[in-house]
Amino acid sequence: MYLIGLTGGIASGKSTVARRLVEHGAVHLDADQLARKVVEPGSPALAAIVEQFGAAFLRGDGTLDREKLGKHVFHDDAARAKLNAIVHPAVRELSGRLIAKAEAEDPSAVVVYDVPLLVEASVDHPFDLIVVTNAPRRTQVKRLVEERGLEAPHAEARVDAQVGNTARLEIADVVIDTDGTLAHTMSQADALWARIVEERDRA
Ligand SMILES: CC(C)(COP(=O)(O)OP(=O)(O)OC[C@H]1O[C@@H](n2cnc3c(N)ncnc32)[C@H](O)[C@@H]1O)[C@@H](O)C(=O)NCCC(=O)NCCS
Ligand SMILES: Nc1ncnc2c1ncn2[C@@H]1O[C@H](COP(=O)(O)OP(=O)(O)OP(=O)(O)O)[C@@H](O)[C@H]1O
Repeated sequence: MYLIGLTGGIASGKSTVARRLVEHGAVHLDADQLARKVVEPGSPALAAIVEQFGAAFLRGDGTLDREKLGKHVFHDDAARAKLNAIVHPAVRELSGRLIAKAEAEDPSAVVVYDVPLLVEASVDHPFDLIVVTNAPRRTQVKRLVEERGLEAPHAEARVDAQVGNTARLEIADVVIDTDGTLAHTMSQADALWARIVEERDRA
């Protein structure tokens, strides 16, 4: 297995790059999706969230009210730390199991683990390569407002809930500049794939 840790700030283009790598044959694991899975109704993590924040953060059907919890935790560092302390260990455990499963199914698989908080949550899976998608803060905020319909203060709060670009660039083996055209991003992803295949086959 060749394990890539793919990180980057919110709306920096991680999913866009991951999708391209999947087209080339990579297996994709997405921490955001795993973070949804571990809080499904009946899970210990959801019970812990209700205990911590109250049943007002549940919707009528018993699922987590993500919009409401997001508005709360992205404007309150202490609340976010409490949520992270519940969700992150569960995501770490599940991702470890899924990575092991992907390796068992195909020992030569290229696995891309898309994890927005690689730096913040000190994710320490044994990555062969750490790839960072990078766009300036103003581009991140613009995308959140124009493409995802967030109001500017909420968009800014989400960007500022994460470490700045400098901290991510410090741990990067490869940086993909996502502030240009989509075509520019894709050509960097294609070059990355060529490098990965070469390294995997040499190992
Ligand atoms: C607060 C929640 C309910 C808001 O849900 P919502 O559906 O609006 O957003 P979603 O989960 O799709 O996240 C979108 C993006 O927000 C950013 N983000 C999410 N959680 C966090 C966090 N705790 N700290 C900083 N940035 C975060 C990431 O860039 C992520 O890609 C949700 O984000 C959550 O449960 N977060 C805690 C778990 C977590 O850290 N997830 C991120 C990867 S493990
Ligand atoms: N040069 C570019 N590279 C990547 N994405 C771009 C570029 N130009 C515009 N975009 C747009 O920016 C958005 C990036 O979203 P994407 O879901 O890939 O980011 P993400 O980092 O995965 O976000 P999140 O942290 O919320 O999961 C997409 O709508 C994409 O079309």
